[in-house]
Amino acid sequence: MHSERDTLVIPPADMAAVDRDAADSGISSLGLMERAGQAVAAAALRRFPGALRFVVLCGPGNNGGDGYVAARALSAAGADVAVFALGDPARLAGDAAAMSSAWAGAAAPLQDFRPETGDVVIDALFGAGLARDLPEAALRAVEAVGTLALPVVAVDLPSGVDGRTGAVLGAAFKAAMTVTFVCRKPGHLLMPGRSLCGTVEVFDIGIPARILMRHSRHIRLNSPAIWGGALPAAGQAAHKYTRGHLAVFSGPATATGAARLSAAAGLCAGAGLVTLLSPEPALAANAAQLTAVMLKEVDGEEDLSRLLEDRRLAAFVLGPGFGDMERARAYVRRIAEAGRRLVLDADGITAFRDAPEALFPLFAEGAPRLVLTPHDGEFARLFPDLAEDGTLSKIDRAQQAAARSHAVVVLKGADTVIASPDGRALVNDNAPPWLATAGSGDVLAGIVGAHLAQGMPAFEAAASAVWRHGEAGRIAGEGLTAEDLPAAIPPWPRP
Ligand SMILES: NC(=O)C1=CN([C@@H]2O[C@H](COP(=O)(O)OP(=O)(O)OC[C@H]3O[C@@H](n4cnc5c(N)ncnc54)[C@H](O)[C@@H]3O)[C@@H](O)[C@H]2O)[C@H](O)CC1
Ligand SMILES: [K+]
Repeated sequence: MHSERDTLVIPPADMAAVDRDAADSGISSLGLMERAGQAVAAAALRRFPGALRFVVLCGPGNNGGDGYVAARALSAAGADVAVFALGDPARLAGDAAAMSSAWAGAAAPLQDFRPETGDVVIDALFGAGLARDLPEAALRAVEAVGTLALPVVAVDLPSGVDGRTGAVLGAAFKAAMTVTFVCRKPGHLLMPGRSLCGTVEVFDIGIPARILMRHSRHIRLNSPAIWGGALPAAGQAAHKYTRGHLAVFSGPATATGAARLSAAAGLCAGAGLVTLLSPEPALAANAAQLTAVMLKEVDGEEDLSRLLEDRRLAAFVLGPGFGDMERARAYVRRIAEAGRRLVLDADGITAFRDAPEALFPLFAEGAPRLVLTPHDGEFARLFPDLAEDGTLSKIDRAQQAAARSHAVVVLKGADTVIASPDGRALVNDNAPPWLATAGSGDVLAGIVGAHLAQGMPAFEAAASAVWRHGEAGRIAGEGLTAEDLPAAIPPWPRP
């Protein structure tokens, strides 16, 4: 399991502040660079012991400085090393200049680099400081290395990946492995950056935790280390009502499957009781396919109000296959007024596309009790300005949406981000690609609902649901369908 420090995610601008603080507290920046470059060399030798030649591509900043250290270390280990530099090494400054001088070998211009089969490329062109599209010579190197499919070890980040957003600036190396320092950066976790990093190794170069914590803005990798302290109580004394009662709204007779998936997932995720609330015309279809999940007719606001008198109904899932937009809005209002907790997904989100401002105040009081689970398209319906703003990272978008909506926002994708109105954000990384299948989102909504019903705080409920959903996908394996997922939901990772 990760320690809390392992979960830190710090954007490049804040990393620069970390570096400044470290220097101010007397830590040698040259020493940091030495350890960084040594770590890269060690990782490259370990991963590619059969390399015929290590080609170290060094850029004009400190990323290049790390590259010169790695070149020296690889050479000292007896490897064949060639260095190619972007820009004139004589114009390097500070630590990078010192490390370039300490490299005893030659440094040819990057333009002269001709990749050969058997090469392993150490990409030290750009890291945290990449500010715009890769320059021409770097683009050509990316293309040439890609043509021969040479293995790449990226220093800090694959050059071309924006460390803040994960976006590709012009083009980027596709690395087999990325050696980064201190902690992960958003670009290692957000797509498409994540898919270009290969395996990511985080190396501690000796910056103390107290300095890191000062600059870590509540962004973390989603992990049991984050929410393990908020798990529902376990034990034999647990009664089905103390394990929470979840209600899931069914769609019309022609669209009942999605809600049943949510309900089944809710039960498997630990809700003590799950009731499917069905309009009359869909009762028969639902009844024919339910066993442990209970069924109740709810045919309008009156029925729902009566139901809400039962205080044990703690949490609701509304949206999967729901269909009726007007009724969705009315139900959401009732649930909000009754002080209950709600997962709003799919059609439940779309129902507020023309009037998101009618949704957000409903849940503004007190601790968050609304969880929104949009994919990108649904997100754009509620937050069109945030969706269109190309300067924002996925983390920024989710954080701003959560603050605006007073909801925990689960912005789904291969790199799902979970954000809380208080500014905390988590990036998830355990979902296998085959989890993106029809009905997968319905299952996720049901797991979140089950966690809410069991009394977990909304942020922890949502984050742990995303994690268990990812694990379920891994356990069910490639070729899974959404029906396989509920039974594959793993038990809580209790220490
Ligand atoms: N604490 C740590 O994590 C440490 C990290 N180290 C390494 O330092 C780099 C960051 O170094 P920095 O000098 O800030 O940035 P870069 O080397 O990535 O490059 C910046 C350099 O390049 C110029 N520039 C930016 N974009 C472009 C472009 N598209 N075309 C041309 N030139 C560009 C920019 O103006 C700068 O001059 C980090 O990634 C680690 O690898 C330290 O070694 C140890 C401490
Ligand atoms: K790099």
